Amino acid sequence: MPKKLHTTLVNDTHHSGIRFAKRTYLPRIVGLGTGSFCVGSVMIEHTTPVWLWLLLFLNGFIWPHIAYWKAKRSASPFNSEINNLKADAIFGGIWIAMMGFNALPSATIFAMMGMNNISAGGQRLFFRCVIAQITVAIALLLVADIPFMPETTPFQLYLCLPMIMIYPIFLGNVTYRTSRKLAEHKQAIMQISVRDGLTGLYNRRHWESLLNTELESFRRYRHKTTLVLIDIDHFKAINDNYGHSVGDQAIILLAQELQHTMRAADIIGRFGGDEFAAILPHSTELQARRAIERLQSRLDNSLFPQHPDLRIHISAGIAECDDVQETATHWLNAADHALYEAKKNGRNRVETAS
Ligand SMILES: Nc1nc2c(ncn2[C@@H]2O[C@H](COP(=O)(O)OP(=O)(O)OP(=O)(O)O)[C@@H](O)[C@H]2O)c(=O)[nH]1
Repeated sequence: MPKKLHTTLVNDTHHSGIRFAKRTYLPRIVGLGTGSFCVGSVMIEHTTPVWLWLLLFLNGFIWPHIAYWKAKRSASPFNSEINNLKADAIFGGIWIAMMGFNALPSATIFAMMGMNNISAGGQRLFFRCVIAQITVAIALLLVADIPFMPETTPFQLYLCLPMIMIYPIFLGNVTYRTSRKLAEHKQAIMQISVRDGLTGLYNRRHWESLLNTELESFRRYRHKTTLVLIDIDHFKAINDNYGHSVGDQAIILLAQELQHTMRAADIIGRFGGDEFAAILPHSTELQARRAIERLQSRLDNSLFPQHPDLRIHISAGIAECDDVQETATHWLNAADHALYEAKKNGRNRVETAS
């Protein structure tokens, strides 16, 4: 793999790992903060050493910041964040044991962490964390000889309510925002894959797929459909005499004028370089010729502010669809041949496929 591409991919992975840690940061603050009240509601009703209160405070209110800081500084933020989620599960197991498996707070912590893990890492992470949590809880219950106390008092129930009520709404909101962003990215990728970057018209690959669709539609409904190929005359000279950026401006201008001239139903694409193509459904070759003539006169009246002497001239080849064209390639070749004739016959003109 080329070194530059490898560096780019590594950077992308690093950034997406940091974004993952960022997404988990706020839910962890809210989840562990409200979770501390669940655990505290049980601890307060029993004699609890100061160090355990301190541990609860550290886990509930300090650990989320350490976890985020650790992931951000890690060489592999994604793996670091996955380890943080596993650490959350282990802490959860510790608190479930310390509460003697008190039913409501334990179930609340188990369910909220499970929801978080499944949304962050799918079933795999969920099951790994569940196993870690249950193992730690049972081991601690046995080793530390903690009594089994599943009954929940009304006071403990009330202190579990903040976590039960706030955390799912919060996590739901984070998940919604993430899926919105994914949908936006998908939309952007779709645009990039079908559009030409300079003009915003369809790119060649997508345009050709639409050409196939139009050919099929012609065969089924027999409505007149005409294909036009357009090429700027002496474009190389524009680049050479005025510079590449003026060349680009000329391409953009032609794209804009094409959009103004053609109908909304016409399918316009940039073939690459200074070549454009348009499919005109429900149009005869005569109507296509009139459209190109309108385009030529618009271009004659288009000025480049910094180069008032510069005008763009185009040549075009037209091919109306008929039964001779067996495939889209045949149809395209017919228009290409007509364009070649237009160039050969002196440029700045339109020729029709015979
Ligand atoms: N500015 C600019 N130039 C491009 C772009 N893509 C291709 N070109 C240039 O466009 C020129 C294409 O020229 P041709 O179509 O081969 O020839 P021409 O000068 O237009 O001559 P005729 O088509 O025979 O009239 C080449 O010099 C390419 O380098 C682009 O995106 N921007």
